[in-house]
Amino acid sequence: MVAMFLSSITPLFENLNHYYTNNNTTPFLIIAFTVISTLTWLLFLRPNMAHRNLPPGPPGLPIFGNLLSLDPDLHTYFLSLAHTYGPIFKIQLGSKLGIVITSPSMVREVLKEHDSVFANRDVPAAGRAATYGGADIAWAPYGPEWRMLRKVCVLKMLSNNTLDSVYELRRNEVRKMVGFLHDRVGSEVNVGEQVFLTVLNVITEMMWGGAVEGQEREGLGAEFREVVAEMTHLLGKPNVSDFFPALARFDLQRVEKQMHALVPRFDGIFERKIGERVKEGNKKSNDFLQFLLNLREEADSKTPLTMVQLKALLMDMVVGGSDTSANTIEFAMAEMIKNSEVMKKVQEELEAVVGRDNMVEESHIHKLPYLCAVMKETLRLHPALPLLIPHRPSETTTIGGYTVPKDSRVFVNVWAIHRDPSIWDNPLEFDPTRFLRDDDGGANKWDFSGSDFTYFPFGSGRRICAGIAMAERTVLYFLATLVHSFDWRVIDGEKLDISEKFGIVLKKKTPLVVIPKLRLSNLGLYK
Ligand code: HEM
Repeated sequence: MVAMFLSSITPLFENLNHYYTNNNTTPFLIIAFTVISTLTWLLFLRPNMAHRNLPPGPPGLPIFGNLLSLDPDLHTYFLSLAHTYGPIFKIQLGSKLGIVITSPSMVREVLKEHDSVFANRDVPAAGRAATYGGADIAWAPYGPEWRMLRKVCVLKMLSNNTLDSVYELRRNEVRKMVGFLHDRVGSEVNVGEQVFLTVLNVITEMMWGGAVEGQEREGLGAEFREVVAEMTHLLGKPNVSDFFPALARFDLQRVEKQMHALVPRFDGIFERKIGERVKEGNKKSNDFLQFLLNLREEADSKTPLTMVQLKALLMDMVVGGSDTSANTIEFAMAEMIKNSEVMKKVQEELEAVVGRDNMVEESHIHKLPYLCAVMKETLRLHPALPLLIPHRPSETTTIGGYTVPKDSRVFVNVWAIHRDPSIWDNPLEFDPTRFLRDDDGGANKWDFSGSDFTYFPFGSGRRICAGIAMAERTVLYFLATLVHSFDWRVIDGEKLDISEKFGIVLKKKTPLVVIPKLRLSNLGLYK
């Protein structure tokens, strides 16, 4: 505990020291802040909190609350606290009150019965820095601008109609990935990296008709993946600026600074693409960027789209759409390689529907119920956003009989609900058949609509994921192709590690590096 305390505050003081030396500010200000905050907490906040029928929670220290005992793997840490304090508990994060919910009935209260109250976000400093001040869908406050942004994306880029119309793009990119893997048969392949690059290419093709090709493929794939991974890491990292908004301007952990260094990697590309398109003056392109540029010119729009919002939307698609889908595919591949009987069943299903002398097409997918169950089971055990994106109530509300104050940060632990033994038989087992059984309505009961609060990997209610249709197609089509075209084995002497690393987006702790072997009867299909 003492070591944890020291290691928690050491970087804080290192950063303060950096601040003094660079800004010539006296330590007096910081000491004064600490004394005033302590007195405020003791005299005003603490007595108030005691009277408000807040949920139970672990005892905390003055000022810091529970910050110093926070475990970086928040999803497992919150589950362990739920075992002690129950399905709704509070956690004091500096001056910010966190409320953690781990029961389906209370999630229903939050995301269904009081959905409009909880449809706001508590934008972290890293989120603001990543999205031009929180101008995107994920962080925009619930209101007309958010509605407009979401409508634009869902109708024009993420709808089933649009996705049907750009199938050829997905097909081309997936075939390129197959060609790339074909050239590496018998050698080690980092599956997540290749899948990530292919997903990113599909997204950028849909946005402005451009992809990463040939020689660039290996290098740039790894580089972009690192940038997105670092961004999602910073978005999930506990940050003093969020817990003590009064200290935000000091950016003590330099989270904002790091995010500001990453954003130009994509912003540079956005600026270049927008500049080229405006210069061309060709308004006929059929992609998302052109649609957004045309929309900007519509003078009668009630909620006009600004250039900042336009770029923030592009950022949402790149960051929100790539890592989530790619990590889900990587987890599913790892689970199938580890559970060879599951892999065998998926391959048998593919053989019956597609055959070995053919390539998978997206039109085959609806005939592959077992593969769909594999995707569902992967998202049950490894939901891409284990705590969703934290919600913020715009009014004080009663949940489970307890007060949830206005502006608190509400974490919904979907990861823990998906592993709850009172809901799932053998919850830690990877068993896709649980989604196929008819006895308890399993085949139809659990879908991605967010209507069942025992299974909701895409969230629920107004803030449900905007990209479900695209995620479903991407994950299923990629998985079907990867296991139909290749057999996969682990490197000799290595054990497949399935453990997770927490972040706003969950990822595998160690990358899945495995060896592909050809499976199709006709080698020409790989070209
Ligand atoms: C397997 C893949 C994916 C999973 C599991 C997933 C899951 C989620 C979840 C849990 C949320 C938060 C819901 C909440 O806070 O209540 C979310 C939000 C969001 N997702 Fe996804 N997602 C995936 C893929 C995608 C893709 C492909 C896109 C777009 C290209 C996308 C775009 C978004 C956006 C824009 C939001 C913010 C919605 C809002 O705040 O209104 N996601 N997603």
